[in-house]
Amino acid sequence: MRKRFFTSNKAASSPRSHRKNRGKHPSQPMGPIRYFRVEGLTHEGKGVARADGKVTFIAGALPGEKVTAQVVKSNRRFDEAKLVDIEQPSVHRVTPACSHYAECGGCSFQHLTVEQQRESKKIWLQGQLRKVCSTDDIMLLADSAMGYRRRARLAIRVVDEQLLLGFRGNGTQQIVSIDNCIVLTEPLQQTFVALKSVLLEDAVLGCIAAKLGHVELLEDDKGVSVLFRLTGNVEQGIRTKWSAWAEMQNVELYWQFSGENRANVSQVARRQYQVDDFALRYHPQDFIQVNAAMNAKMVEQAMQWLAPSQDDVILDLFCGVGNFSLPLAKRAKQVVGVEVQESMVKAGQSNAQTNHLSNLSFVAADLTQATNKDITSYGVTKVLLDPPRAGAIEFLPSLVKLKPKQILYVSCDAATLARDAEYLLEKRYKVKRVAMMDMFPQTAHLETMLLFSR
Ligand SMILES: C[S@@+](CC[C@H](N)C(=O)[O-])C[C@H]1O[C@@H](n2cnc3c(N)ncnc32)[C@H](O)[C@@H]1O
Ligand code: SF4
Repeated sequence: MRKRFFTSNKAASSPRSHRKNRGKHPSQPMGPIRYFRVEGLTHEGKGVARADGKVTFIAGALPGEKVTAQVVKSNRRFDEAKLVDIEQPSVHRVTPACSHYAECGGCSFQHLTVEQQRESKKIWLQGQLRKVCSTDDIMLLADSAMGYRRRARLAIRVVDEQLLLGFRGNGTQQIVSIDNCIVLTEPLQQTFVALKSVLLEDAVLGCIAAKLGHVELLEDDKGVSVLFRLTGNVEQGIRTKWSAWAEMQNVELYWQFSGENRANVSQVARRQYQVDDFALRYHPQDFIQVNAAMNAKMVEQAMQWLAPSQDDVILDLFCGVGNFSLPLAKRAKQVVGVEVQESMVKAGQSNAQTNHLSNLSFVAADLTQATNKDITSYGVTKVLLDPPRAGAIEFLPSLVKLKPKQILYVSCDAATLARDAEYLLEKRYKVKRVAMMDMFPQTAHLETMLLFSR
């Protein structure tokens, strides 16, 4: 057996636990251990209880449970407590499938059945959208609860000759070194294990670990790719050896050198994924939806709800490389995609061309600006928008001036969606449909789709 170049930090990990005992605050004085009856669940997976009229958040506790916990942090309005024991477990409690769950910040709900995760997400979403819909109005779109993630950014560091490769811990910047991650797609899991083993055991290949800022794994129609983001120089000889490793593993290897904004990737080596009838090309660091199966369902649902026809001129705002734009253009008279990143606008244009969609064009524009005359001159009938977490409040006044009949809002942040929905309701739009899309099972994240019409 070859000499191990680094040691893994396995010993530093706490033993596998059925609880998620997070939120340690060693500098805070500990309160007494006391009983709690857990009444609710935050969207981050913390149990909500009351003690002496004060709200207490208990990481890892579930609604309906009787637990003992110790207050570790006290604020004026609420306390945070560490779960000590579960006296009466919830019927929805399950043993987390991942051995890193107790420490890793990547997942928040593995101790809850997936059905109940979805129910909890729906309830939480309705709480955010209370002016918009009831829980019964919320349709659920869901797919596999594990092995769904086609993209991951791995944190890496070498500390005292110990290799840390994994994700940040919950609420900390510390890297939790992992042996595998079961929410990744099967091919990404295989690549992760092979990569970690070579970094640990091969003195030549492993020597780049200390010069890596992070590692990105990606899987799509072209297979798996690994992107190394370098923070220091790596000799050509070592890079050649890594290329040989990549060939042997049947993965594409990309390098992002220190000082570069992103990896220099030729057109030929670009990535590709399938949506609807289309193959979309993109740079490995462009945005794509991380859950391929859910993306297919989301796009299909969006087409059903927005029902594009040959009379429609549709704006696809925050369009990326054309994930919704191409399926829309297949059905509508004309589609214009708007995106701030020039590189993605170019990718979108090229995707329209190679898929023979002459009714689809792309515009580079920053949609945090209140107006944009290029966009307002199209005679728009419908709009689809899919902004980042910050939402689209700056652009909404310009959007409503276009007077679209229908607006389909896809959101990854329910709080900004609620704010933006209120604005649209004030402008006499009505909510016709709501979907909660479980795009990121086991985690605190969810995606929402709202159809407005006037
Ligand atoms: C959630 S992604 C959605 C992309 C695309 N709809 C998809 O499904 O793949 C949000 C997109 O908005 C773009 N974006 C972020 N800020 C923007 C802005 N101020 N103006 C226009 N586009 C922006 C991002 O580059 C990203 O492509
Ligand atoms: S993100 Fe991966 S490693 Fe972390 S808890 Fe979830 S499945 Fe485990």
